[in-house]
Amino acid sequence: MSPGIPEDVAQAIVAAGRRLDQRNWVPATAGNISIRLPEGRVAITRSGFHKGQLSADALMVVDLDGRPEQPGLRPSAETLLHCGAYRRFPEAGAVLHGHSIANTVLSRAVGDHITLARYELLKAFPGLATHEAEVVLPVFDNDQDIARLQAAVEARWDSMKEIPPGYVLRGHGIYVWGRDMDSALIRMEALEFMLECEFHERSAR
Ligand SMILES: CSC[C@@H](O)[C@@H](O)C(=O)COP(=O)(O)O
Ligand SMILES: [Zn+2]
Repeated sequence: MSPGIPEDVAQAIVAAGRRLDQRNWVPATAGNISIRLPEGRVAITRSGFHKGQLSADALMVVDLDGRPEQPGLRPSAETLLHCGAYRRFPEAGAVLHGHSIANTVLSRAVGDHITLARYELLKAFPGLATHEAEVVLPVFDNDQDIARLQAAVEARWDSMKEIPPGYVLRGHGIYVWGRDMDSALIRMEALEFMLECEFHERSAR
């Protein structure tokens, strides 16, 4: 057991990793997963582990600025993106990141957003009651400087009236959050389903 991570939290992260892997959304060592703990702490995957084969040893705790609680352990390279979502959205309890083929290919072909409209699954999103709604999913240029990337994400959030619980990094992957792990997984599945539809629709043109 990782120090300071309750067993149910560790199990939820391990199970989420398996579920993402079953969908082929975390190839190689891609993806990262976290759950907010009380008192400004976050349980997150350590860097470089296969997310379909996690154990409690592959998890660790950081604070909301991404500082490790256990010195010597390296948290996910993208920890600051998780922390940014937790800081901005107090209701966020879990964050997921994956690299699907659909989000990777589509994000290389679009500008700074993907509009999802006329999908029944839009109703999986907070406050949306009909397929007639639409979600504008921000797309950011990928950046290996994660602090700079998080600053770009925050600047975009500042400019948006409605912030959807997710965004895409071009040629890289998707970030999604929810009030708990189940909610984050449902949103990720809904988003990935719609992105896959867009992917097929555009390929058929
Ligand atoms: C396999 S390369 C993918 C990484 O660069 C990164 O994008 C990623 O998703 C996983 O990084 P990690 O540090 O394991 O959380
Ligand atoms: Zn990634």
